[in-house]
Amino acid sequence: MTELLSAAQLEERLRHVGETRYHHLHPFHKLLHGGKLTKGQVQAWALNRYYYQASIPRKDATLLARLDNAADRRAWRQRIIDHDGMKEGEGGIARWLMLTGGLGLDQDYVEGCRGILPATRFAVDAYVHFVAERSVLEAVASSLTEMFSPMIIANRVAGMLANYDFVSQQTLAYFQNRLTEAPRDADFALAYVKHHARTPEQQQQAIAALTFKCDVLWVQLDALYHAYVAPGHVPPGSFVPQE
Ligand SMILES: O=C(O)c1cc(C(=O)O)c2c(n1)C(=O)C(=O)c1cc(C(=O)O)[nH]c1-2
Repeated sequence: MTELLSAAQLEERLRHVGETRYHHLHPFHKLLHGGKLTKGQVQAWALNRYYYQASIPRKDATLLARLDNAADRRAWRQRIIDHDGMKEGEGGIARWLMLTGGLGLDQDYVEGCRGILPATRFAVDAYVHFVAERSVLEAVASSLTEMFSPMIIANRVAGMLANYDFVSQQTLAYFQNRLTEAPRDADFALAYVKHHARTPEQQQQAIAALTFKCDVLWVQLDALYHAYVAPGHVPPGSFVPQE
């Protein structure tokens, strides 16, 4: 039988999942941040990642609808505002489009999501479905990858600015906001999970939800690597870099 963990032990287990399975360890990120990719490969990454960005507020809206008190909903709804903005041209999705535009991708093509890899669609959709279908505790726990995102984002921005002449501080503006939004979101989600995971079974579910989410992120990079690095099999209909 699994034992009941203290809140501190649970946090330690969750952090261990991140240390061993988060996508900062993925070879594709090492290439991206180390300046080893061509512009076409960076375009493929940004194009695919747009689907993740555009889906995040949809998954947060389903989660919001399932939170049963006003304080939790107030906290969670800020995530939707952060991504969608309060009006046209604001928010994380708009800032991601500044990145794809800065990389020379056509906005209609990006927003249409026609060129993304099948694996990107399957993985991101699996995340949205997971959050809609599993317990609220598991749904919240699956967002905890954000505990680990500030370190990779800081690394990415520094690495990309140093290594690529086709990105700028302005086209990478998306990440600047995430450096404050992600810790705020992660603090809330971690406190929620520590408070609501009260049985050994719930604690294991929370750890498994975070593991699942690490897999969602990892498999997207596996697919990018397979299609655009090696062996270079681009699936039929997916984006083909021109440069
Ligand atoms: O750049 C990254 O590596 C990274 C990772 C993650 C993450 O760990 O899930 C998110 C983001 N960025 C991000 O920008 C973002 O808005 C976001 C929302 C969520 C979530 O699960 O609700 N994760 C992430």
